[in-house]
Amino acid sequence: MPNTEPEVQLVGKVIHVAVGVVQRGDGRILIARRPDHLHMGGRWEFPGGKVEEGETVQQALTRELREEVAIEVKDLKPLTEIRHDYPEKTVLLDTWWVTKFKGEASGQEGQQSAWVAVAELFDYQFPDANQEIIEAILATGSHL
Ligand SMILES: Nc1nc2c([nH]c(=O)n2[C@@H]2O[C@H](COP(=O)(O)OP(=O)(O)OP(=O)(O)O)[C@@H](O)[C@H]2O)c(=O)[nH]1
Ligand SMILES: [Mg+2]
Repeated sequence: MPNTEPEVQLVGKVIHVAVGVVQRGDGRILIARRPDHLHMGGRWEFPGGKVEEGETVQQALTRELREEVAIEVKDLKPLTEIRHDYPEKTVLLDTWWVTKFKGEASGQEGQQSAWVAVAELFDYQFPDANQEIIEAILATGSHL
């Protein structure tokens, strides 16, 4: 399916994205499947989204996780920042451990979600930029 996401971006502009690595007490991490019509549609991701004007990255992450998977972020800590050039855009994935949260995660936009063990992350297809996030998760092991 063609990418129908409206994108009007200046060459060289970096899109600041807040990304959450939500980890439960048993060590499993929350992933969600991107809707088909979006950039990287069909691939799995860590929930999150673009930081809007006037928001901090923490505020953006809290808002996105509420909107996308209905969890309430209670505590965060930085994990890594990945800058990645896709042919069509450049993203800065500002990635945080979500160390405390409330609620039962469920895809609010009809998207599938799953709690997966760290070793199982390799079984899922993510956008190319996520390889480095997964390496950072492995290097840190866990926030727990
Ligand atoms: N949320 C999220 N975005 C990612 C990941 N990896 C990655 O390359 N991206 C890219 O980051 C960009 C912005 O993320 P997004 O599409 O979730 O933004 P958003 O929720 O604000 O969506 P919207 O523009 O439909 O409102 C997309 O181009 C997406 O492909 C990831 O693990 N999680
Ligand atoms: Mg999103």
